Amino acid sequence: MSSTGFTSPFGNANPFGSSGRSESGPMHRLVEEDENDTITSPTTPHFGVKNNTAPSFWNGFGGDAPSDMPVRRQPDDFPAHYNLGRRTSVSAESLKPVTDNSDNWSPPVHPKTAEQLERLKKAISGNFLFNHLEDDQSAQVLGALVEKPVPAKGIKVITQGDAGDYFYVVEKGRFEVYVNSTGALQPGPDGMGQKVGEIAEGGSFGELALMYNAPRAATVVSAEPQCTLWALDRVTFRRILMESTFSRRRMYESFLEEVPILKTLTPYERSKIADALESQKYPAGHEIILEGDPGHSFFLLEAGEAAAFKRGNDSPVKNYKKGDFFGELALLNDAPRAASVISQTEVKVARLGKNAFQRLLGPIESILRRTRYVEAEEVDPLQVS
Ligand SMILES: Nc1ncnc2c1ncn2[C@@H]1O[C@@H]2COP(=O)(O)O[C@H]2[C@H]1O
Repeated sequence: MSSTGFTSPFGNANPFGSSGRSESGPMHRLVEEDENDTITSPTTPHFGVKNNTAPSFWNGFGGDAPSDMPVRRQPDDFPAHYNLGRRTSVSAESLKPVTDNSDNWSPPVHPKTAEQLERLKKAISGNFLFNHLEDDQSAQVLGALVEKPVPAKGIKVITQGDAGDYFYVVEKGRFEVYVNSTGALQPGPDGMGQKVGEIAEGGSFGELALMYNAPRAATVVSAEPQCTLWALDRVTFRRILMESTFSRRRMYESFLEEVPILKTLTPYERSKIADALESQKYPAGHEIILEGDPGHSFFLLEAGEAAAFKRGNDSPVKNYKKGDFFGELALLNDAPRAASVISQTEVKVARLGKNAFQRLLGPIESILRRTRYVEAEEVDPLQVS
């Protein structure tokens, strides 16, 4: 029990760490296997699988390093026993697809009340990482998630440099993300480093260390007094959620890097956009956006050509090629669609819903607003870009 009065309802299985270790805790369900997916830092622009010749990656980091890694002392500025005694060494789990049941793995089942289940379903409903699950996978994940109340502001749920143990979904409250350029939390008042982002209700964090077997890339701290998280253990995350998250991020990674409007975002911010995108193909002549309609989506053109038209004018007011965007005005201004956008060839578009647009493209709102649009009557067909 904590000397601060905060008692983990989950005993030693508390994913924020505890002073003891239980053999029955979820961490001990890990399958011991060879580490064969050494990685680069997940927050560098070209993260991905590398050969096993980069020992410097582990230097100065905690995380899933070989077992001789140092265990960092906890700083004094958070409730006692939070994050203490974290697992500091694990081997990689199997990356076999979930459908392969030959190793008899089954996810942990944490019983829930009807009220908890309802809150949990609502919390994950807006999270894109859960959108692509089959029904049985969804049921397994719902069973494996554990409720974690975070009773105070300023609690470090994740410490940069630590080993990754849980993935978190935010049901209630807000969390701040800090990165120290040394790669790990440092002592002292500025030890968390620079604030790089916030995670709101419905958002999630803690996937990077689990996906890449890397140390925690950031420190994540509660920003409000009464927050609620749902935690998913590492193995269930890797077995059920990781494959689709990986493949979506990979699929969009190089495309998003080449989209001019997204150039100022960090690789991590682009990966969150990748999680939220839905691709769609249309034949030539398809009305992707209809002038006057309410706006629900923002679009990036992945392939082909499209053009914008104003009613009563046969010439386009704007032409689009690969990497261009459209559909931002109605969302930025809460106004009806200002023009129709029609595919000129077969196209592939990546669609971002309104909520994701507001949440993920907030940092570049001023850049999005810079686009100049001509009115139909000013259009010189030879000048339209
Ligand atoms: N800019 C960022 N850089 C790194 N991690 C971030 C950033 N913003 C949010 N995060 C989250 O913070 C988490 C810290 O733990 P992980 O490295 O497992 O996963 C990280 C991400 O989920």
